[in-house]
Amino acid sequence: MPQEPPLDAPVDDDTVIAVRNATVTRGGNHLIHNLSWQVELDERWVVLGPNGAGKTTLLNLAAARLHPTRGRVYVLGERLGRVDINELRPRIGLATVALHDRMPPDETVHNIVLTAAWSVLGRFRESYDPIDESRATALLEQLGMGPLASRLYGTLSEGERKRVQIARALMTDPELLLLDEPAAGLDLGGREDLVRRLAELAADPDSPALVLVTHHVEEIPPGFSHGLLLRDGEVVAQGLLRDVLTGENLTATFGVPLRVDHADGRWSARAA
Ligand SMILES: Nc1ncnc2c1ncn2[C@@H]1O[C@H](COP(=O)(O)OP(=O)(O)OP(=O)(O)O)[C@@H](O)[C@H]1O
Repeated sequence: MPQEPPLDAPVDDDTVIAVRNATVTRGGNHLIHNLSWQVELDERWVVLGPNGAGKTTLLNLAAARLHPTRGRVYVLGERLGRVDINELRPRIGLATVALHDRMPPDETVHNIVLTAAWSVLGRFRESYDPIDESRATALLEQLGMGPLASRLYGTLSEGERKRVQIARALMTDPELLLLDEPAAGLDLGGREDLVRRLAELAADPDSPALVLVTHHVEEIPPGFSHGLLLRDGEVVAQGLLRDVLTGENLTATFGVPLRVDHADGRWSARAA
């Protein structure tokens, strides 16, 4: 086991997230408990665990949307509680179902992405530089949504919306991209399309550090390097995916006997 750094050890420039002995408590319950985790610039992490394990809570800490009850959290070198979160948040791209549901259905796909430059949800009187306009166009192209840029968001399929969300999360050129269950609710074709695009993102050296939350090992894109397994707010295992994704660890995480297979860069799990 690597030794944990002391709570007040300085954070290295390449460390994107440093969670140190963090506990989040609500109504007397620990949502996460004494958790330590570190993400470096060039790493692509998957956070895996059953319902209620604390994955979204951990992601909200990393997104600077929540403070720990105890312990310390550093994001992009800044300590939560000691930094102006309005300056920190634009440096973090976040795509979650909660944000996805807040998008105005009568806004165009292009504007849904573009308005992230001002951290607003709909276009009003803000003025955008041509460089913002072309960045939104390029991101929609990258996510395969170029042909649908002028469609209204409310008319998109679930899979198309997820891709627009990821384009929006990338609009501010974040140093960290957090994706909460990006493949949830997609059909098999939609999931495979998204996994392929996330694999492209993971392979791009210009991409930000990536953290993807999921319940399913089948949704892990090739190129993701590290895994954190959570159960009841505590870490079951963390480290390189090839070390972490074992039948034994997944069995301990999900509470049912599981076996894991790995082929062609993809993972699968089934009852042992
Ligand atoms: N404000 C709150 N007050 C009390 N309990 C909460 C609160 N928010 C979350 N919880 C509980 O904390 C636990 C962890 O929640 P969290 O949403 O982080 O889990 P998760 O792993 O993301 O789950 P899922 O996979 O179902 O989305 C859950 O049992 C949840 O009911």
